Amino acid sequence: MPSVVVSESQSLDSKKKMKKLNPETPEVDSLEKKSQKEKKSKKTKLPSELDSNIVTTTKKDKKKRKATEIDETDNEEERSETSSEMGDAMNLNMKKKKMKVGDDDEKVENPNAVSNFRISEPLRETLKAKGIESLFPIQAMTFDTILDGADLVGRARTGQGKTLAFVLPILESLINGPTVASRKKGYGRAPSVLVLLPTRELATQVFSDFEVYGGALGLTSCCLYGGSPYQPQQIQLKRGVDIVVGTPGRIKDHIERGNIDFSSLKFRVLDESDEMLRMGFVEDVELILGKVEDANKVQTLLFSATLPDWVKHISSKFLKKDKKTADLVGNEKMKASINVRHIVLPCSSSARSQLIPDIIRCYSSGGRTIIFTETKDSASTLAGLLPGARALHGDIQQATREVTLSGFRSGKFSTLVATNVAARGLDIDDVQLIIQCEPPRDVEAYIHRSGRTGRAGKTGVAVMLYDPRKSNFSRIERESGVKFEHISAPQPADIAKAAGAEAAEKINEISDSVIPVFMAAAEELLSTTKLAPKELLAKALAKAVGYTEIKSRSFLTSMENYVTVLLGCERPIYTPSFAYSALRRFLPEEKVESIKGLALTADGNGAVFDVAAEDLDAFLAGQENAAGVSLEVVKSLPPLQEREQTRGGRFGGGGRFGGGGGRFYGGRGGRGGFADRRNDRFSRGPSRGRGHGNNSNW
Ligand SMILES: Nc1ncnc2c1ncn2[C@@H]1O[C@H](COP(=O)(O)OP(=O)(O)OP(=O)(O)O)[C@@H](O)[C@H]1O
Repeated sequence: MPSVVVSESQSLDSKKKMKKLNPETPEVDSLEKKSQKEKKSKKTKLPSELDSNIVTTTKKDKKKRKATEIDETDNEEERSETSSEMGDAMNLNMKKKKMKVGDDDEKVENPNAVSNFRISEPLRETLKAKGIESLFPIQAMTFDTILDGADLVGRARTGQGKTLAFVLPILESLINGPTVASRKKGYGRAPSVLVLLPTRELATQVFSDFEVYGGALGLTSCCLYGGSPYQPQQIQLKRGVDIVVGTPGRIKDHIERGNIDFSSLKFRVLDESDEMLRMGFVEDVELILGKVEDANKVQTLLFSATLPDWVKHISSKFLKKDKKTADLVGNEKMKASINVRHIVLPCSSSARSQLIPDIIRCYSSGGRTIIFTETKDSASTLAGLLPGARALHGDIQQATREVTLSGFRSGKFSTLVATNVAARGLDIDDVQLIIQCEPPRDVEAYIHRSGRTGRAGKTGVAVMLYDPRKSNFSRIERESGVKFEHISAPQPADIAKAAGAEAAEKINEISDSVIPVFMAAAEELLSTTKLAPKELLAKALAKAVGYTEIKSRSFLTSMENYVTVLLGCERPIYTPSFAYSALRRFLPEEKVESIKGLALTADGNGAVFDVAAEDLDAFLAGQENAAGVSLEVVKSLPPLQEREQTRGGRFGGGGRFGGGGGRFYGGRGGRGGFADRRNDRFSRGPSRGRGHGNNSNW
């Protein structure tokens, strides 16, 4: 449930000040009580709905809202005082802004309009220039809380504007708010704000927001991250800056070199906090945060789209006891972006490079695509196989990483193949499609990767490839709350048909002046062919859109020139080994060995597998020699049994399958080592070791 959680110990005064909170999200509670009690669920409005200048509410809506407030307070006595007070403040606020326009509908001025917040003119103007006239829910919910001095844990789904949620109130506080008097000014000043982020790319992005909005108020910022020279950073720090944005490793290095003084900090922000702690930056973060002279005089803010329980626990180390929580996701089932179409598609690793261009053709709507791989090697390999794609990962030099990212942002190329280094926070315009080459190990990765599209109220598509024999995405589905749409690979014939139709339409746009030039060749063709003119024209269209033959693509592994076949027996098929023995009854061993991706059907009565198109006749003919066994080419993929979560389960002990998919994929040795270790580390919470280096696969 979306919630604003206000600590019990919050003073009445500051509660009163929180009058501009979004009325859609009025729940109030203490962090501690929140963990003790389960709350009822309530729908969050899309930012796009709240972003309009005028929100239309019906009387019914109003009653419902009031009822929800009462419901919540009834359920949680201990927060009734704060809740009703905030409810009253909000009702008052709303009443002032209502204008009657009809019997049933009332138009209400958008309570989240920028003008309703204590945002000064230069900042307002800069927001306007960026097309921002009203605050998104997470920004509206937290603005006053931050400006009035509270520590805060903020959570909202990806792409909902968490960056400005801290940038705006911090800047206002420094210029017009509580910290204006005590913050350092003048040449050589020590920074007032520190923002820590897990990756260099993200640091650069957040820095540019501070530059734009802080710059409008005369505040200076600098960005400190590894892989770039120390000296310019040192010079900036020496001259004095107001805001420092960076990654923990480089900031720690500057502290150790005596370049930076955090003793007079007013704000500390941990953005993508769970990732930073997960990456093993805990010790660095603690060391950096520990450089503040008086922790009571500094405000600490922690933001992310995902806040696993262990992060909430750790936040008690960094944040004050009376911290507030603004949680727009809360107990809601759906944790991933609701603006994204979440799709799964079966595909073997060897078919990826053939399939991905077709997925892009079908789902990218002509926009940008980010493809996520699990390892740096596979990112580089795949980028090499896809025309016009570039790779981004931790082994690529910083300068090249920057060029790649800015080329992608500016549209020089439209397909980026990346590791998790691009999963978090990156806000790139017009990313329409995310492809994940296999299910990630943890649900947070899925949420953040798929959240690179569908941002700021726009829509997008996230396609996750999986190997039905090997991958299990049920945990991701369960924990993210996503109900995946299952599709099969787009068939080359369908794609070619669509491309041909497009080309046919465009033929009329071609100038008649080309006809005389090509006439002789056309006449020659017509006089020498046995084909009808329209057949010839069809061939010409195929050539025009780049097809010389149309291959089929299997439904199971998405491999070209493979066909998916369903095996049925008189008896239920409980194990892959049983299916293999059934095939051996009527097929020679080398044919049985040649099949790909055998998987059991969900009804327990069959198994599907892929056969090379050229072998299909041999398979179909062979079944006549085996009583009680049937083979049939499928027209769509039937529901399949979930692969068991634990390794060495059904497949692991099954003789032929003992290699853990070895036959299918040539073994999993290359990937297993790191992934398993990482999983193990994750399950115990944040690691103790030093950060980025540990993520050797990024
Ligand atoms: N009030 C607003 N009105 C319109 N656009 C906004 C507003 N606030 C932020 N945006 C835009 O929304 C986009 C997403 O914002 P941001 O990157 O802060 O999201 P986020 O919640 O931090 O996402 P993630 O969890 O993926 O990091 C940005 O392009 C930003 O400029």
